[in-house]
Amino acid sequence: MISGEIWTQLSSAITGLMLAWVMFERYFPYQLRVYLEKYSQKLTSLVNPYIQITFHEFTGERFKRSEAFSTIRSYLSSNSSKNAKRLKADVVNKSQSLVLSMDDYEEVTDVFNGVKVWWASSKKAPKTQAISFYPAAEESRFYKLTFHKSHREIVTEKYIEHVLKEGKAIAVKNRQRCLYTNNPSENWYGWKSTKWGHVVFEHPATFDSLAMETKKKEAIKKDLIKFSKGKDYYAKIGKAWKRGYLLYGPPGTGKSTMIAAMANFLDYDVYDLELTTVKDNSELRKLLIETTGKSIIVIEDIDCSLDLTGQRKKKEKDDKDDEADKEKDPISKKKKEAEEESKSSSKVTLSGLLNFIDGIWSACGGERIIVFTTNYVDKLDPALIRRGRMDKHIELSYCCFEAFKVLAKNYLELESHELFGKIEELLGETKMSPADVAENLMPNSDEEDEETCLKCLIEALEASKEEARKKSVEEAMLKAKKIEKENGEASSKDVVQEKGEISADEVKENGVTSSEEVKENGVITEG
Ligand SMILES: Nc1ncnc2c1ncn2[C@@H]1O[C@H](COP(=O)(O)OP(=O)(O)OP(=O)(O)O)[C@@H](O)[C@H]1O
Ligand SMILES: [Mg+2]
Repeated sequence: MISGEIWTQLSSAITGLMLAWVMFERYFPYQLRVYLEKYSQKLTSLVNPYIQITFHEFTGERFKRSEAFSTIRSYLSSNSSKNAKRLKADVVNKSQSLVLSMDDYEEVTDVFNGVKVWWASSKKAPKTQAISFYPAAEESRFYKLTFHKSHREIVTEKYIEHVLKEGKAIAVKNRQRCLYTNNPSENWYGWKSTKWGHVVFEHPATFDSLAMETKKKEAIKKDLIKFSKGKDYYAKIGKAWKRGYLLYGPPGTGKSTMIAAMANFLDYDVYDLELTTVKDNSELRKLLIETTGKSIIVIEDIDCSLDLTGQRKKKEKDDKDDEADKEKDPISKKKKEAEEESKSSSKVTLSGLLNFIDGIWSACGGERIIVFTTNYVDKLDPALIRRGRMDKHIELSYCCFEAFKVLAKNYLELESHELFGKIEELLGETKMSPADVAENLMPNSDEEDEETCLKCLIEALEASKEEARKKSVEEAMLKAKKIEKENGEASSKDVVQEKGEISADEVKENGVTSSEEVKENGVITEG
């Protein structure tokens, strides 16, 4: 025990030292202080048997956060929660667990193979307080590892490797998965600003709740497992540890839902890359460097994101009907708006994007999946989606009976029902997206039971079937008009009847187009 007298002497000595330091800081010019510090360190190193290694929070480029620093923090969290006196607390994993790490200016000891080492945490104040256009720089933290020089080999060769390995394992266990999106480059400045903003990833989708054929689902899961366990395999074949998926299909067929299911299945983060806000290829590369491993990088609606193919520069359509049709179509409208927006701001090119996917830079980090989604797979440049870049092409299509059964189980907790037969028949005859099927299966009120929901779906399927029939007649008529215009051979009546879908009377009945109207247009003659 330290007696009261010694305590008093000790505290006055500390006060004296602190005063001396304040005087030193205040009255000695900066250059002189640096000079004195440098030589005093040289002098002490001559007699000091201890070696120090510093791990800074920011390294190299000052905007890049050091991975070693955060890994060491994770490693020390388990040690310091037992030994340090001042701790910092963080809540992780959806507020379910508390992680303690040592506070600034704390010190803990660690023993490895009988060797004792000391870890100290500290921070550096920003160098300048000058008024700046950019947000103020904040302190940068660092850890200092101290050990006796006789243990240099074991510490540098084995202990540090052990710390990084353990730290990574602890970080994976504690980590909160995130959904990132790229910040516009105007907001990239400043000491601690990041290129990616993030929120906690909490999408509930899983492969179990995903409506698609079981065989297809199992194949995708198998592929994902093979990839996530393939570190050595990729190293052996000399390929970067990454895999590209192209998800294509009509709207509402589950492309975005599948991405969420993939992330939940593999326990990966998601980087949702909004290409239209990326100004050029160099910005794209910088964003790539900032992504971490164990992540899925997503570019949704790739066909709308940029004018990548050069083919999409709209040719003036001479067919006015076609153009009007496109205006009505919500996908075309969405695509047109995105194209307009991207043309004005982004200069990312196809080659820039190809480099992003499989250039030399794409190998940094490892264990990354890149997913593109599109409604129009045929419109993409073949270079972009060739195997090797997009290794797996997955079509998400309209709802089949097998997919419906998954939805019925999810939404109504039904494995079977007498109405299933009718639904199976209708699903074979008409196209409806899983999103629409799901919508019909959701009860509108508490009074609605399973049967009401299934009947509601049957009604919707019948309506969709009828609509499709009318549309096909309409299309047939338009086609006939075109053929007649081109060579004057076939009449629209011939074409429609040839298709065996509808009689001339039915055409009239359905109000698709009356024979008078057709006559007026000079397309067919009566009789
Ligand atoms: N295969 C599916 N399994 C389960 N739910 C689905 C499926 N497809 C769609 N859904 C439901 O429909 C909604 C819309 O689906 P999602 O956003 O995944 O479609 P998408 O294919 O990404 O459409 P878009 O092309 O418009 O982006 C989802 O919230 C989900 O509830
Ligand atoms: Mg989507």
